[in-house]
Amino acid sequence: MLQGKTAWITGASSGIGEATARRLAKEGVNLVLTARREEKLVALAAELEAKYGVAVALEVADVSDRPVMEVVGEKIAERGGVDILINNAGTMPISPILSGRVDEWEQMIDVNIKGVLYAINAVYSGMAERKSGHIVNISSIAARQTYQSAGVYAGTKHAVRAISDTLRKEAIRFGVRVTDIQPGAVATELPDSINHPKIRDAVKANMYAEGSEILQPDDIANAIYYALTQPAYIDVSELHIRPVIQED
Ligand SMILES: NC(=O)C1=CN([C@@H]2O[C@H](COP(=O)(O)OP(=O)(O)OC[C@H]3O[C@@H](n4cnc5c(N)ncnc54)[C@H](OP(=O)(O)O)[C@@H]3O)[C@@H](O)[C@H]2O)C=CC1
Ligand SMILES: N[C@@H](C=O)C(=O)O
Repeated sequence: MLQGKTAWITGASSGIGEATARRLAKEGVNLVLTARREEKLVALAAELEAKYGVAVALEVADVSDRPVMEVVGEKIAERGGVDILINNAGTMPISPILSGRVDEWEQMIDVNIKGVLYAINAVYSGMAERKSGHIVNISSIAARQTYQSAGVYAGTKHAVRAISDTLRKEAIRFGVRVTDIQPGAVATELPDSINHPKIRDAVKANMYAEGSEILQPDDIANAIYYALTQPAYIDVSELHIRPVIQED
């Protein structure tokens, strides 16, 4: 069903993005992979090309860099565009608002909101012209609720959910589908982006508490695959997936 299509995955150097790259390559999807850690992308591309015979292009980029993302968009358009965007790159340096880590607030807004918008902007007009495409934005359980220290992070994810639903409505007439994926706790490098030591330790202790079973990146890759492979008349608008043990 997806064989021969092309997907652009941002944040493909680890976690959910990397797992999704593997999942889609296994289905014969050609890939464009983006992240800042070039060496990780190079290794992943070599592995997927050898294992599955798909074509993998690399666009090493900081998604919050607007001029760079515009150039990536132009390069993608020159190659004929992509069928799928997995808008996944994100960061989570959370802290109490009183700690006033303004640089980190700006980083989350720049990466998690502006980066998502820049990637949409890079591919949406091409999809609209071709009257076909699927944009999958990775927001979070934090798009629906919040918790202490997560004010700005949850704000960015609420924004992604709002952008996704608006885009879905606007894109109907262009035959472009939009899905917002809202994971709960997934075992990835994301907590390493927390610079506040006490908060980082508390988040990790909570995620990896003895006996608790949280989600794996493959679980989210499978959810993305499900959304992408529904019949053309179905839009999986939102998928909210949490580990059984996660109350909120
Ligand atoms: N793990 C979880 O519990 C949950 C995660 N999510 C969301 O899932 C998404 C993926 O995160 P996850 O896989 O967990 O975490 P990871 O930290 O493993 O992956 C984050 C990815 O984003 C990339 N990235 C970060 N900043 C930038 C940037 N400025 N420019 C380009 N790429 C960037 C990283 O690559 P590099 O550093 O090489 O640039 C990496 O590939 C995020 O949007 C996150 O908010 C949502 C809910 C729960
Ligand atoms: N793990 C976090 C990601 O967004 C969360 O559960 O809020």
